[in-house]
Amino acid sequence: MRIFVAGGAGYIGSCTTEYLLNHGHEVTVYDALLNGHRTAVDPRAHFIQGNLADATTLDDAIATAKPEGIIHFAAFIEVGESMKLPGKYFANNVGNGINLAEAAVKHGVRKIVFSSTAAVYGMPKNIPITEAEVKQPINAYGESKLMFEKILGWFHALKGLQYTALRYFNAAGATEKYGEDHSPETHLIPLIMQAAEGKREKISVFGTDYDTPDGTCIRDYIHVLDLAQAHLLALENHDSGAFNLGSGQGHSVKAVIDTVRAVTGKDFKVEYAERRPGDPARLISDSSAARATLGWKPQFEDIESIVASAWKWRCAHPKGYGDK
Ligand SMILES: NC(=O)c1ccc[n+]([C@@H]2O[C@H](COP(=O)([O-])OP(=O)(O)OC[C@H]3O[C@@H](n4cnc5c(N)ncnc54)[C@H](O)[C@@H]3O)[C@@H](O)[C@H]2O)c1
Ligand SMILES: O=c1ccn([C@@H]2O[C@H](COP(=O)(O)OP(=O)(O)O[C@H]3O[C@H](CO)[C@H](O)[C@H](O)[C@H]3O)[C@@H](O)[C@H]2O)c(=O)[nH]1
Repeated sequence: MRIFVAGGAGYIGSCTTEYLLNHGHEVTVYDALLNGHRTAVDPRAHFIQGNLADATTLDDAIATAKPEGIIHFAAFIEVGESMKLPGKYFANNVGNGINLAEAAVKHGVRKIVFSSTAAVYGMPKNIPITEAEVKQPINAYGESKLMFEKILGWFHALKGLQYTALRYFNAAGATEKYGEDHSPETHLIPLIMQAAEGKREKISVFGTDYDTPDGTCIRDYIHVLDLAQAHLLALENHDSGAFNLGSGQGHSVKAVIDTVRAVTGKDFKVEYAERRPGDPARLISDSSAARATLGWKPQFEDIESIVASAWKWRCAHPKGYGDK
């Protein structure tokens, strides 16, 4: 397939691009490098530096690439920032995404696969979470993703554009070549690793009084290569709809810290801090629909191997991509 990857210079996009190329597909990456890294783009891919906001450049890029499928990773991703700058999130994650859907329709692209998030569920009542759970985001980031899912539903109904929204839980891990290098970093596993590397004085645990066995929040960490696999399966599938993607295992913040200690063999300071506003106590995925319908088979079953892959990448890339 010829595949157009918007946001392919970012963390999940770079790993997915490599995965698609390894499976014999032709990839064009379109990224404005607002947050990603040029050197995170596999040299076998064709790279176009462009912003989704620039509808003309985007239109030209899709006309030239003639993709059969589009994967749409390009978005702003920080929950905290979305509560301070909601307009920035709705403009990019919703408004600019519409340019991509319009271009897809104009150029006869069959399908778009969209990066959605567990944040569409807000504070879910039922754990594990199925796709039928009530969707009531509690932050502007999650709302922007839910809005774009709905917009894709309308493009499907009115223009015949097929779509799959993939609601990732917590993406983690790395491939040999590509990994997570966000600036600023807000995600738990890379932050703990910074503490293990001595690049940060300590790791703060946000809240120890949640209704969970050890009082800290529980999340479902899913390896980035397992996410990559799901994107290809979704492109090959001709139906439209949304799927959760998670391992189905919950790990508390304390348990993740212990895992990083065990994997790295390093000790570091841990501080018990206040809750971070807007954090649900527990997010665990029921991903049986993706397994049954897409034939998705995650390969990384335990948190140790996910953390180990991230640590291996960091040891090989001590400065990350080194450009920011
Ligand atoms: N990381 C997670 O745990 C997680 C969880 C759920 C969903 N997601 C979603 O997955 C996607 C990828 O996440 P990530 O962690 O790789 O993020 P990332 O920030 O590393 O990558 C996003 C990429 O999109 C690019 N981009 C953003 N806006 C753009 C625009 N208007 N035009 C062109 N390029 C633009 C950025 O430059 C960056 O390279 C995002 O849509 C995110 O919301 C991520
Ligand atoms: O320094 C830190 C950072 C995080 N945490 C805790 O670790 C857990 C995981 O936090 P992350 O920030 O790594 O991830 P989130 O679960 O908040 O959010 C992630 O997953 C969501 C979906 O579940 C969204 O998609 C979002 O984009 C993505 O960042 C949370 O309980 C958080 O409070 C800490 O204790 N200390």
